[in-house]
Amino acid sequence: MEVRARAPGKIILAGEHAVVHGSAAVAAAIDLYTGSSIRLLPAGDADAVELDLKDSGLTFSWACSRLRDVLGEGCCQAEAPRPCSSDELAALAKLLEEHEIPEAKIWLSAGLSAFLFLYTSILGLKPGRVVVSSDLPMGAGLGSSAAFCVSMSGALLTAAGVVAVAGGSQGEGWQVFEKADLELVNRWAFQGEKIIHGKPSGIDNAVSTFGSMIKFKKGTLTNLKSRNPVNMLITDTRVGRNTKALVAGVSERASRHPDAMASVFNAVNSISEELSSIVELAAEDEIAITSKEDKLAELMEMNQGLLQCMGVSHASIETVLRTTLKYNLVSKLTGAGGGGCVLTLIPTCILFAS
Ligand SMILES: Nc1ncnc2c1ncn2[C@@H]1O[C@H](COP(=O)(O)OP(=O)(O)O)[C@@H](O)[C@H]1O
Ligand SMILES: C[C@@](O)(CCOP(=O)(O)O)CC(=O)O
Ligand SMILES: [Mg+2]
Repeated sequence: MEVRARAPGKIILAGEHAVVHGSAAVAAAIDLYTGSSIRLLPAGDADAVELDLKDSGLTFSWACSRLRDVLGEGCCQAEAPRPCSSDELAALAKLLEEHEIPEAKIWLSAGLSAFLFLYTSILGLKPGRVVVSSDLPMGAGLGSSAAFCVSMSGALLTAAGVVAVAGGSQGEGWQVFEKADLELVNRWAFQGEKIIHGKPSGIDNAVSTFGSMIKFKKGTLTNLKSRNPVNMLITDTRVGRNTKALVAGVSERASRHPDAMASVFNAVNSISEELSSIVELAAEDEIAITSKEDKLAELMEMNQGLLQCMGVSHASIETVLRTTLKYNLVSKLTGAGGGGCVLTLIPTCILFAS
């Protein structure tokens, strides 16, 4: 039987990077997904774990006997998420070295290590074929790494028989997991994100697992009920970057200037708190909606200034900021920055005018 799972990407409206250091952040799931499908294969002589990455056009195969040699029998405890140890990470790197990954796609290695860790931890050394495809640009700030880990954990846990869908059908015939099962998916996905990001806050996997709009602070998630639609344009600068390196860069700056950076993170916390309460305000008429959007725009502008202080903006991002400002529109980077995607708040009056 084939199992298929999908998980969405996200935008961060306020608080990226600072959330890694304990500040609040606000994120929303978007309608772009990563899907993972798994078919367990009957045991035989040529047992292998196969991975087909549709978007990169790359396929990988690891003989189960080789996985056993390098990783040992492993500790497969699907119900107890655990971190990947440094010894395991080194063993996974050894397995990847045996494959020729084109230099231009070397950034996939972190995703491949996360895949092998999640697969062997949840399904052990059972032979199987996994296919992944995604609507999301990779390494652009829209949470492709989290959507990859969440959809993979969901599919693996279902194939292992540890979680089951709740039965209720959501859009396009997809079914949702029970709350407790979602928690388990989220905890495994976080372990995968740790391999890809180094020190993730957990916001990306949380919003990808639970959907909707959330406020996230120190691992605690609050669902936000957005009373009026918030319309965002997403511009992809197409400048590639790597979340792990950017997160590490901010931490290094924080250790060089602890007091100044603590003030920056504190200011971002206030922005996220205020933004989350504004999002939940019900605005009944045009004047109230305009005033709500003006406040959101101002908070986004302030957050962008603080992201510049953290050193994660980029010339390509500044170009989008200047271009949208010509039309009196406010923008900020979303995700790790350094390139990637930029959000522009589109006021409702503009939507009505078009
Ligand atoms: N569909 C996918 N297949 C394989 N690896 C993926 C996939 N999506 C994401 N990844 C992994 O996640 C990395 C991108 O994550 P990251 O740098 O956090 O950026 P973002 O999460 O904003 O897209 C990729 O380099 C790759 O290792
Ligand atoms: C920079 C950060 O706040 C968000 C990273 O998002 P993305 O991987 O760039 O989509 C890191 C994190 O919270 O784990
Ligand atoms: Mg990511």
